[in-house]
Amino acid sequence: MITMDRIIREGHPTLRMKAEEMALPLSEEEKETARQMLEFLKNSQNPEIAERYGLRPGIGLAANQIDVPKRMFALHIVDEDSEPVSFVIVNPKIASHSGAKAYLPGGEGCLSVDREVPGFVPRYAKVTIKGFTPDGEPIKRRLKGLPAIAFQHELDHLNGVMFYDHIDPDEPFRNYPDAKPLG
Ligand SMILES: OCN(O)CCCc1ccccc1
Ligand code: NI
Repeated sequence: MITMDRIIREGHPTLRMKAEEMALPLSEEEKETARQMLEFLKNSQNPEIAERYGLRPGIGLAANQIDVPKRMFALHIVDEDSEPVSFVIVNPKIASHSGAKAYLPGGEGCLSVDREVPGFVPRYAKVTIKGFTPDGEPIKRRLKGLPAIAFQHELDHLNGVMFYDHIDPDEPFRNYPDAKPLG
């Protein structure tokens, strides 16, 4: 199982690498990695397991974060009032997006960042996403709310982008007229 020691932290070069497209269907080894990534998220959201293994709760995990610069990530958001999201997506893309933006009023965090970085992270409010399952089946889905935010946070990781790259250094909590706080 994946535990926190597998998750690389700021300063590790793989976090700033653009991950490589993957050939489909994934190899057995790559499928096992994908399965372990989703299992990590479920474990991290289970208080007993998280406590036992010292897991920081996470709603997403990108392959870069376990030092695998390949284009896949897992999302597991099931207690959200919006639609439940639990999948691994390979070669993910944003096919289209709203003009409207949104941000989490409390800002964002990251399992690869062991510090608070305060500030609003403006993202698209709604996204239509495309990609593939580890078995090579097509995925096409519309996301809004926290799932949409999380999808963009993970896709950023595959492009070597960290959430705080989007925070205005001069005015971290500046007003974004075209963006609404989520919630
Ligand atoms: O890359 C995943 N990760 O570092 C875990 C936290 C993910 C996340 C946190 C806040 C808003 C959106 C997504
Ligand atoms: Ni992250």
